[in-house]
Amino acid sequence: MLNAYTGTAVRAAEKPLLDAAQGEALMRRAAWGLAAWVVRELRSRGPVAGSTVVALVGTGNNGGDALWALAFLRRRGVDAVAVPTGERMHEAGLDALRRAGGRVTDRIPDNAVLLVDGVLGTGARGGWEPPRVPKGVAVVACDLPSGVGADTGEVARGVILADLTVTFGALKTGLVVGAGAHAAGRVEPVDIGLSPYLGEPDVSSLERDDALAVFAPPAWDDHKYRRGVLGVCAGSEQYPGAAVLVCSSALASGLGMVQYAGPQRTAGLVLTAHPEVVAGTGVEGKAQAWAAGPGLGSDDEARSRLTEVVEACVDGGLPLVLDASALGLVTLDQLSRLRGAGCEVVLTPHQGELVKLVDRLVPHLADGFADLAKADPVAAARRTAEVLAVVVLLKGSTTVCAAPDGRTLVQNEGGAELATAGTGDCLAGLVGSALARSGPNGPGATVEKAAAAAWLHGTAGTRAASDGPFGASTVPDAIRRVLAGH
Ligand SMILES: NC(=O)C1=CN([C@@H]2O[C@H](COP(=O)(O)OP(=O)(O)OC[C@H]3O[C@@H](n4cnc5c(N)ncnc54)[C@H](O)[C@@H]3O)[C@@H](O)[C@H]2O)[C@@H](O)CC1
Ligand SMILES: Nc1ncnc2c1ncn2[C@@H]1O[C@H](COP(=O)(O)OP(=O)(O)O)[C@@H](O)[C@H]1O
Repeated sequence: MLNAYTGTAVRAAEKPLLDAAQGEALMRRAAWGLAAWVVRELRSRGPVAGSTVVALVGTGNNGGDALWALAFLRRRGVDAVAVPTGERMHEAGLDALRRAGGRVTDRIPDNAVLLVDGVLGTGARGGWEPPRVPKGVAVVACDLPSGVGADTGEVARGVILADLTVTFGALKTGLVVGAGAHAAGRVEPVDIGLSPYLGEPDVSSLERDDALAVFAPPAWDDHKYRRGVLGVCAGSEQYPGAAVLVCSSALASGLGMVQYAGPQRTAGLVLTAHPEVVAGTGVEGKAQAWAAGPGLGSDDEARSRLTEVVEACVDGGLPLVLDASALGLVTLDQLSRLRGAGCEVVLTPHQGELVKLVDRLVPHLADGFADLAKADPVAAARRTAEVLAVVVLLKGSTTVCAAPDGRTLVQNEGGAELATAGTGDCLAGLVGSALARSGPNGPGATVEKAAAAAWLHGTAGTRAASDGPFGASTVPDAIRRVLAGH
């Protein structure tokens, strides 16, 4: 599990050390770590000694880190060049650079091979005007790319995309969410001794082993009903394929059984693809969790199919994931009855669906919510999870999984190749599978099961993309390959 903290929390953790006059020691530790990573980057591209490294240096402590790092690099024989972006530079850092034999110029030298972005860190307010960065120059961001909001991942004007971000004290939320995560490139944390002062993380991310624990292979004595039975209520005359995608993904994740409830033609398609699915028109059967919504449509039939599933879940206290069409159909009363029955409930909207859901079900949050969802997806998912008292999995380049108590997991596996029709249906099948496999009393919080599904889905997306462009029907096979360790 990786933990990330807001910039505000990291600054608060620094406070006792700064009060104890440890500021310069912290900065030197941070800069030493940054310099070490720069050396590694240089080595992977050519010689270290003699190469020109330029740092864009802002007026605050972020610039101070960059100056100290240049001073350390100068001692390794690097031609270390500072380019100030403001009226002043961190005094001690500048002294250190001068003493080490580094230089200050007003433009990026043509022979620079690597650029350190040390303009703005956690103290940034808004954007800035970056100089033109010559092509082919590696970019290493100091703490975070200048202009990335450390608390939200919102990106202001002027951000230079980094190949690597070396971040100090702890991962910042802004480096693992949305545009900030994209701008940061690879992220390497450097320990500067803040751990004892950091409280609870703002957000966390599941790693491979955490996610695979949810999708673990069966125990030697498992039988099909112990491995999980997922009920699927998806697909319609208009969107029959959704039913197949949900079932295929669920089966690929290794369940005891998939039960399908839907119209005959759609059931026929599902059975042609997967004869092992148990299909019927109603919800009767042995489902231990339900996935409802993909391709259901919005007519009366869709509404009554969803109602039937909700009632089955309320009756049996069963977990339920609601996706796509179901997000436009479910009522506040149904959600409250599901909660009352102790059901685990996960809603899986993308940004547009979340805004509509809030408009319809939580009108008092609707004002400005669309802007919030864009700028701060973590806050948007959290607020919705809290008021509806369910887990919200918000889809996008970052998948945000928020629990009603505020616990939030963010997953960045998978790239834009997943932005293709039907992949959301596959994800719904995986969330359903995670819920069915463990049951309401099984190990792991609901929000972790949702995040594990997002991890598997994203990782399968990356796996599928490595073989070229793909459509959603390729995802289930990639899921199997990820689980098989290929
Ligand atoms: N405080 C500490 O003990 C440590 C801080 N560290 C570094 O310090 C950074 C935070 O330092 P600061 O609090 O000085 O803040 P920053 O260096 O992030 O930025 C603040 C400076 O930039 C100016 N500024 C803010 N927004 C601007 C904009 N849009 N355009 C132009 N100028 C702008 C401010 O007026 C101020 O001078 C961290 O990100 C990290 O790099 C590290 O040295 C580790 C230890
Ligand atoms: N730019 C992106 N980078 C990574 N993943 C993405 C990106 N865009 C979309 N995705 C993922 O693709 C899936 C799309 O789901 P959804 O929007 O429901 O599509 P559909 O309804 O067509 O199935 C989600 O899991 C989402 O997180």
